[in-house]
Amino acid sequence: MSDWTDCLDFGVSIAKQASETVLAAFLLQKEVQLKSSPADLVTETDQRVERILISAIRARFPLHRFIGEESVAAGEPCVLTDEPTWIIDPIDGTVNFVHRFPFVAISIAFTVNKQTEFGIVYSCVEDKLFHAQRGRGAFLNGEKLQASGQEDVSKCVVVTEIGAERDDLALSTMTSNILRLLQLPVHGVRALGTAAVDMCHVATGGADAYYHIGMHCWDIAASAIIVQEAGGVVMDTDGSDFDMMSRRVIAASSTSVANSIAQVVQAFPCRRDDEDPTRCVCGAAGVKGV
Ligand SMILES: O=P(O)(O)OC(CO)CO
Ligand SMILES: [Mg+2]
Ligand SMILES: [Mg+2]
Repeated sequence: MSDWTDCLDFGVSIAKQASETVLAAFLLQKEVQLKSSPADLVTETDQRVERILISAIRARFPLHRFIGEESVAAGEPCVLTDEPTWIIDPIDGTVNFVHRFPFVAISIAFTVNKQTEFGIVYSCVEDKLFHAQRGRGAFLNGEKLQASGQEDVSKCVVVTEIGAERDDLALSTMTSNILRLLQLPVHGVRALGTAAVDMCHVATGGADAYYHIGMHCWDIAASAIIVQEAGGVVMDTDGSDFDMMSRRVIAASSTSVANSIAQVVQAFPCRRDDEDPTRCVCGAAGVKGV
């Protein structure tokens, strides 16, 4: 039975190749289009990088499936099946990319039977390649990673993102969550503008936890296995098992820190990534405290 190492190696090589397209455009003026909100941006480079990645993978593995951020934005389904599936964020940190804030990543996860086999996060400007393969550890530029192991939330650096949602309920919930974390207290709250790289910092031990509500599966699928393989834990913000389609995640150095964060953060309604887009967002299941 395949251990999918050939796919991992191929994913790493095409991520590095595609990063040349990102870097070539990084300092240039970009044409920006809006998606779901005034802060949900897309550029021609996002779309081009996704096309480069998918066409290269399809040529090598013609039976594999894809969930790509910009393909889904263009109307492709976002459904995870048992088939080998590549989950792609061509530029995680598009707002950073547009503003030349130097944290942008290509994120690629690979699932089989709905289980993640490997994840790749390439922070292009930093030239940092994070990867993890199930059962084989997590690495940064070939060096093994280990989460901090911190168990006391009051001694944690917590990373999060404000995200693209700009409706009143989302904004008030996100900002009050940051207030609640600071009141625990934690040592600090940080945000780099890329969920994938944020979460990889939990894998390095440089941060102790990450939480986010409202991101999508392509933002965090790769970094979730990188955190787990570095000895960290990943769960839903309501304390249940991690579900990459739920749009809620806590990644942490320990179960105790993850549970402490789950106890204070509140969610706001987000339609699941795999939910029928014709259904109403309001009254989504699993929303607590709002
Ligand atoms: O830049 P993207 O891919 O839209 O992702 C954002 C999600 O808020 C940063 O992780
Ligand atoms: Mg993203
Ligand atoms: Mg993106």
